Amino acid sequence: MSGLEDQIQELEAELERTPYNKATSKHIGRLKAKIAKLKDEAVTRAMKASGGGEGFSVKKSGDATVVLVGFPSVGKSTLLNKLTGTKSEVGAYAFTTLTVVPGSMDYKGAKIQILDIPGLIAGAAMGRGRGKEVIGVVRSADIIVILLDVFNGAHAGVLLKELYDAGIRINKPKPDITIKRTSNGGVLLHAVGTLDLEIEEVRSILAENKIMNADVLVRGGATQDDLIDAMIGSRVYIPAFIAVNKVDLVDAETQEEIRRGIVDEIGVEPLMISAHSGLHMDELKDEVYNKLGFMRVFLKPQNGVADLEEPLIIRTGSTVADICRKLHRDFVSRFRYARVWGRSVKHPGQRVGLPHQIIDSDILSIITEH
Ligand SMILES: Nc1nc2c(ncn2[C@@H]2O[C@H](COP(=O)(O)OP(=O)(O)OP(=O)(O)O)[C@@H](O)[C@H]2O)c(=O)[nH]1
Ligand SMILES: [K+]
Ligand SMILES: [Mg+2]
Repeated sequence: MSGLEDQIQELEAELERTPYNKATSKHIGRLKAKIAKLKDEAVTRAMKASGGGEGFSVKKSGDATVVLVGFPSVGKSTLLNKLTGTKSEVGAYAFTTLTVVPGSMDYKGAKIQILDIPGLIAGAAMGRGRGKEVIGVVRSADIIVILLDVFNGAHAGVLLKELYDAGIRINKPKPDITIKRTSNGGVLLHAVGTLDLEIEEVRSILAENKIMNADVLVRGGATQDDLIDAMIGSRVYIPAFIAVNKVDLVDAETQEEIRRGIVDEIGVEPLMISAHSGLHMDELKDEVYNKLGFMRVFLKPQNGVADLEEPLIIRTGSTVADICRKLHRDFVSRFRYARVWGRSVKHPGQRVGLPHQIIDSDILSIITEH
């Protein structure tokens, strides 16, 4: 074990021993910032370490990318094959899959790319077991399916910690925090809305990064961890859900025990599935689809009628520019204006530009130069 990891473990043990109260909050903030800095250093070091990235660069395709994350042999490849008809190798031994295997699933008009990756192991964030490459793929996901099986349901927390250490924040919007360094005047804190963070905590956290002068602006609340994340940077915020596979192997009572164990441990309701028997596959697809957030837009040729039969499926929050890109690679550069009918505009047929945000069921007409 490297010196860095020893230091991290010692600090984590101290953090665990320290009760949280008003008197210790400053100290706790400093400990957490120290740990985060060391982890970031360890991860950066691991990511830089040489090691072939072969087979790990998969081009994103379709409307969104789902990554299947789990310990070895929980059934990631079996699930990919079931959902997409791909033939990723399945085996009763760990590390059957050694590269990224892509598949594509059509669901309710959306084309969803699914990536099967090698099993993650404890220490992956620090580069163990090709962790560098595997984590890199996970960080690029639009949504993560955390796959456990009935034999390791109790390890949900270990997997989540690994993702956390790799800078992946799950089911959490990015906190609205700006840290602007200044040349003097110390650390000043401006909060919009209520903030449960004392200026002394902010100062001791920033001091760990040698930031002595800064304007810190927080909108909508933040915890110590949020502030540390904003200070260190390189965090990704990705929606995820948990599925427990191989439930065909245990009786209903054991299933219920596992389900409850996960809810107790991490407060999340898992989906109980069987990639073999196909149990709850539609529920899993729905969960992916809903979490990704899709909507429909109807296209109308400039002087024709809208095609109300076949909507275009796009991610919620898409702009006219996003839609142009999806339709044709020249549409953005040839774009003149668009007309929209529906809930995103005040007047039917209103003229809008590329940044305009579309709402579900809008009708859109794009006018381009020839
Ligand atoms: N009974 C049962 N077995 C399953 C199920 N899904 C997968 N398996 C078995 O579990 C073993 C591992 O499956 P894989 O799909 O190779 O698992 P993986 O997570 O891709 O494994 P690695 O690539 O090695 O990390 C195989 O023997 C599968 O047949 C399931 O739903 N039920
Ligand atoms: K396997
Ligand atoms: Mg596999």
